[in-house]
Amino acid sequence: MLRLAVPNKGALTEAAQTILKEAGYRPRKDSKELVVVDPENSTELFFLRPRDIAVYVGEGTLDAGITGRDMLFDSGAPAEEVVPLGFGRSTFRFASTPGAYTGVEDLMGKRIATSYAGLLGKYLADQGVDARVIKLDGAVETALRLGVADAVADVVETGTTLRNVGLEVFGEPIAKSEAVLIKQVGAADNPIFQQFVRRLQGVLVARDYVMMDYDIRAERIDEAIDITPGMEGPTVSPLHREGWVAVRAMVPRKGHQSIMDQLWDLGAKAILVTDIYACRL
Ligand SMILES: Nc1ncnc2c1ncn2[C@@H]1O[C@H](COP(=O)(O)OP(=O)(O)OP(=O)(O)O)[C@@H](O)[C@H]1O
Ligand SMILES: O=P(O)(O)OC[C@H]1O[C@H](OP(=O)(O)OP(=O)(O)O)[C@H](O)[C@@H]1O
Ligand SMILES: [Mg+2]
Repeated sequence: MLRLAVPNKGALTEAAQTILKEAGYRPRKDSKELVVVDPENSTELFFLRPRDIAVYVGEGTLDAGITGRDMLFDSGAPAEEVVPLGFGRSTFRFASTPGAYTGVEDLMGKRIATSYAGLLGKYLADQGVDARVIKLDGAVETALRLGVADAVADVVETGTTLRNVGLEVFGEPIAKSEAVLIKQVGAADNPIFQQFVRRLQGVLVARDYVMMDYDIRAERIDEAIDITPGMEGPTVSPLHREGWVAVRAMVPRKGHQSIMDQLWDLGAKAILVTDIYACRL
């Protein structure tokens, strides 16, 4: 059995459910379900707070989990990132009243409110800044208005939350985060876990790539392959038309229109792009 920790609440919950479903795992029926047993995939899914997931995985109670990179660092648990999952992207930044500070060096002796005390503490130590960390559970932005802190360090995605309370980010980003698959440091890979990783990687590739098909004159094939080299090398098949071949290759979704333009300029015809639903490379 693979024992897997999945966020039960917060910003990662929905996207984590989606990626697991696309990878063929049983979704939970409602948000109250705490454990889902998926015998077909020899997996048990435990729905836990994202903040606690690195702790369970670090202790070895659970084999793997999905959480934020920032939460993994913050926990200090002996768990490590295996695959970045491409969702839940955010930065972790300082903010305060506009113009109050310009960088971390201005925070010497100040009070900084955060719900990521571990991550912030390590950063301040690295920067050689001696400041007081005020640990709060959430809604950190309000700490300034209530006079508990001089600055905050918090998760920023669009910046809307900070703007709404009249705060402004300053200094370099403390960290960049996204959802990650984690496992215990040094834990032996078992075959079910390796299969799980391959499935997730398959979903990520299917999201990032499209399949491109086109016909091209045989004498231009080398130039065409330079444009669409594919993952392992493109498939080139004969076409029932003298002097022409058909090509099939995976290309990055981002920029596929420009690839089509380049192929068109080479004289390619019938250029088709289709979504990849799932893959295993
Ligand atoms: N608005 C957001 N956009 C993208 N990622 C986010 C956003 N808010 C939080 N995250 C990320 O989601 C992960 C989980 O944080 P989240 O705030 O959802 O947890 P939570 O359940 O609210 O826990 P807590 O109550 O401790 O804040 C973190 O890695 C964080 O960086
Ligand atoms: O830059 P934005 O797009 O506004 O997103 C960032 C906000 O989202 C999260 O809050 P959440 O809703 O998880 O509340 P919390 O502060 O209680 O954790 C995070 O803590 C920030 O406050
Ligand atoms: Mg939160």
